[in-house]
Amino acid sequence: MSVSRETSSRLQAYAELLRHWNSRINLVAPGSLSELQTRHIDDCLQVADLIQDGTGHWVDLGSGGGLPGLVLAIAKADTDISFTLVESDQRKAAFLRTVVRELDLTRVKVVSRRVETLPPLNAAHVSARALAPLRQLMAYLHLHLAPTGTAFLMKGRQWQGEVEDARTEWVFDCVAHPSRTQEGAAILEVSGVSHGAQ
Ligand SMILES: C[S@@+](CC[C@H](N)C(=O)[O-])C[C@H]1O[C@@H](n2cnc3c(N)ncnc32)[C@H](O)[C@@H]1O
Repeated sequence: MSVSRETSSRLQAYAELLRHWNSRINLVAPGSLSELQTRHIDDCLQVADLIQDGTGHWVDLGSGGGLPGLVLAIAKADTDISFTLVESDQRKAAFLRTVVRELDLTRVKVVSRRVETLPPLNAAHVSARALAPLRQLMAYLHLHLAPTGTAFLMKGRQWQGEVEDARTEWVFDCVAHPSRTQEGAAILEVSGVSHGAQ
């Protein structure tokens, strides 16, 4: 994704904060810090490329160090999308709030609660990366994604097996976008989630 100068400088500021905090909190695996741009930020920018509309409420589940939630909020700062980042770990939530404040991301809210304890968020869009197996994520989508909403779930090489497993319990539409940053990985665009017949 080609980004504006303003987005690029905000992403750089975010990367600096993440590097700084990562010495105290494990926001990303320390061994992957040298590839922060390619392995983490560019990976998440792929989701920004898939966003069609510039409005609505976007919920990122299990944001951790802000991947992809903060990257999307930065890349889409010039739109009307409002973001909620859900992260149960208080220290990680403190990091997310620091980035939101320092980068003046006015449309971003951080909620430090467990996904399953929140009242339904009725989100137009939901994202998640490295949070849970797809079958478990479906329960989260069933709870928080609006009936007409779309989710973007970043999955590794095992995504096909996860889709098969999730289909034993859930009915959903799924379009797999091959990852440009990790061979065999995919971004699953999921909609129409309902319980399957038991
Ligand atoms: C493996 S990390 C991935 C973080 C980030 N999405 C990424 O790709 O780097 C999973 C994150 O989800 C958070 N988490 C796990 N279960 C959660 C839950 N039920 N509700 C909210 N956050 C949760 C953890 O604290 C952790 O920060």
